[in-house]
Amino acid sequence: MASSSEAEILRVSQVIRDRWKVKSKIGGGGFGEIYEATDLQNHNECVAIKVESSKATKQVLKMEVAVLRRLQGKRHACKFYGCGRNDEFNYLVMSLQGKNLADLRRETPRQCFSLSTSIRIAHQILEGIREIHSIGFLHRDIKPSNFAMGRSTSNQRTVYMLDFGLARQFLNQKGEMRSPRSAAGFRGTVRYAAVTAHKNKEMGRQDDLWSLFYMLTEFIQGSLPWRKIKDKDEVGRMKENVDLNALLEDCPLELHQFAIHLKSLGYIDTPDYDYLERLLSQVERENGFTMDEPFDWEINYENLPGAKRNQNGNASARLKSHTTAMINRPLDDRNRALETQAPLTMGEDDDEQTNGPQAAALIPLDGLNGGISQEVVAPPKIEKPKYKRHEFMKPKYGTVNLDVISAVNARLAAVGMDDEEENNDVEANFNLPSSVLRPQTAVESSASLRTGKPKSSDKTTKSNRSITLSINSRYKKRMTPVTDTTNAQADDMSGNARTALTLLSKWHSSFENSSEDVEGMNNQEGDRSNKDGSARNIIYGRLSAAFTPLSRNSNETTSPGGTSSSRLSPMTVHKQSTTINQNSPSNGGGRQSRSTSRDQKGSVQRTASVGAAPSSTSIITHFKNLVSSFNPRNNRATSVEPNNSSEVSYGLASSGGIRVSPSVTNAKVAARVIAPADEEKEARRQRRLRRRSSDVNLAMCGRDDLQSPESPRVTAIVQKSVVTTNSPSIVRLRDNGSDEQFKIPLEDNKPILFCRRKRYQFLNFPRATTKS
Ligand SMILES: Nc1ncnc2c1ncn2[C@@H]1O[C@H](COP(=O)(O)OP(=O)(O)OP(=O)(O)O)[C@@H](O)[C@H]1O
Repeated sequence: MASSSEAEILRVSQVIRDRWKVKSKIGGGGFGEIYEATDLQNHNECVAIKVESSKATKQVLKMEVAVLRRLQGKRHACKFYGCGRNDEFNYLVMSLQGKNLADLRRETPRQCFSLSTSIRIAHQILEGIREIHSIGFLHRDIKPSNFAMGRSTSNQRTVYMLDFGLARQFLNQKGEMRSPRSAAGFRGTVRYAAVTAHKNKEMGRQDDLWSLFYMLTEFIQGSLPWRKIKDKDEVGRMKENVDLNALLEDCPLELHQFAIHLKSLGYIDTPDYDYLERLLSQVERENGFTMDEPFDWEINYENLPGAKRNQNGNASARLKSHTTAMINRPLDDRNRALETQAPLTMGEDDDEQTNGPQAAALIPLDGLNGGISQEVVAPPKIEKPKYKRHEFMKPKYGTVNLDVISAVNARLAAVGMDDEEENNDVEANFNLPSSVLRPQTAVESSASLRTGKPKSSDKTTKSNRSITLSINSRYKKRMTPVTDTTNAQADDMSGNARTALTLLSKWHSSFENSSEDVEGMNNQEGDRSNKDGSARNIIYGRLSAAFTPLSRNSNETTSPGGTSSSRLSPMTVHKQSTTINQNSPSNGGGRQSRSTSRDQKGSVQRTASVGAAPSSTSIITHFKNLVSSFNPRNNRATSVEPNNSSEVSYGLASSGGIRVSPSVTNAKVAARVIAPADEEKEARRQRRLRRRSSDVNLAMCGRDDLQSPESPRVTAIVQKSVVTTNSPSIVRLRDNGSDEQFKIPLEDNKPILFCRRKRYQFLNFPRATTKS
């Protein structure tokens, strides 16, 4: 509404139409106030009453009533109980729902939802949008606070669409498209509005879907790039020019496809809702999300180590933020409106209220005094904001699998990492909610990490410190965005012995977002300014494995450098020596890492006769790619092309043997983390680093285990040593059998595989026990 004074429109205990008794105010936005009330004529059932001052310059409740009535019977619409008006206000009574999605997101410890929750919620929102479009209306203000979860046990997992105040009929009474106006004015909320709205053009069905797309991105990523930009036009420009690859970093490929479909649509076009639903279903299916798994808010955040419940989740904070919007938002003050994320209405759109077929669709409001005409009053004085903007965009903690990384880092910091002191493995367990990490087996409820120097009996493992970390397959796509098209392809899906290509890639490109996160090989001290041990953790080898079975036929070769086949990476020079034995047993964990190393060696020996000599030219070529993939300056330029492959690009062939199940499709990630306890240890570590390899462990597992409990889950570790040397431009690759040295054209001594961990320092684990 144009404004309301701080006095509320309804009083507690006020009874409307002898039926609805006001209990409390539960919200207020740009256009109205929402109260909880009880229905005295229906067993005191709780209802929501939305009221709008009859003096408001922009009356939107009529539209709400019209749309809500037409939506009756649809899954994502509130029940309509009644409406009316009197001298003071117009009102709409509907079923009471639970918290809205904006509040729920703010209550999460990281201000973002897990991929599972995000996708499943988006799926329901898409259905809701489809429903409103099916009755001939656009919503035009799709945003998280306009969706609420159900409140009763029977509907608490259903998303309800709210607030049809800015809706517009796009079909005329004959069911034909209304012709678009040349200048329509801005409608919606700046953060989520489609570019069409920013351009003041007539919005179409695709624009509601664009808003859903921005919402979904925000759910997953925790924020949108324009969250702090106040200028509406600037936000519009940013949206128009946004690099989808950057925006959707680590998101499932299907989101790219979602956006690509929307881009292809104009006002007149009917979106392919089925296709969009299929995309979301695909993400759900591929990641093993099930409808009955809990949403993030159904998990007790307090059980998460180090996680604090956000204070803004309580009712009064919700109320406050909405009240702010309601009190302070002048209709034409775009900055302030943006701050509160209340809908903006700019320009003329008169036919919304009074003209055209839409007006004909409006029902008369009946009420206490019925049919009282509205007075026209001057807009009330604009008051200063009472509350500061609620800054809910906390620093980005990245996506969900960072929980795991953070947990690992914090855990390692706690257990200490000096291998001079700890000759044996350190094993630590920590609990993570199932939505964060899929346990290695269906029944496990904890993830385990294993660190430590190999025992002396273990001759084959070079790793001095390594963690094998199982990342839920559901995050596969986010961990491994396609960044190149040189993926090796599977030539044979049913062979007994296969050749595999292991690709190194960034596995969480959030680390690469800012250049200060990345340190050169010669600059691995960690953040000395931060005395907190965990803050100085360094994650080495942010690598994921893209694992693609190649031909079972070992003599079906690809020429070194991959030049003979565009489908194969240049690094396929090693492919002959990477043999997979599908019969290999597996138990998982660090122990497995060692046994696999032994297998690797055997594998290398077994296949040595068929292995082509590696071409250093091709390796250097590939390293160039690798360098650029980890170079933040080049990163943005990396092409991300949605395609069917869920795996990654930048490749470094592993010549280690891999044991995997026949249906390996997923990658697990192993990261090497070093948390120096003090300066001296750090110096020691530096020296040691020059001597030793920093192993990159790539662990893989079939994701069949998630779908079919019977199928044997096989986990394997591929080891590749990347050896630092004194010169930043020299990197030695060491396999179990060979040791090769390459000159790497590093730019400005920029690192290849190293990055400093700065951001993810919030989890604080209790000290772990050290096994000796
Ligand atoms: N039926 C309902 N049940 C429970 N809560 C509701 C209901 N309707 C609205 N709310 C709450 O009130 C808030 C504001 O409602 P609504 O969006 O309809 O008002 P508005 O004035 O149009 O707000 P805005 O201008 O921010 O869009 C919602 O975010 C939601 O939290």
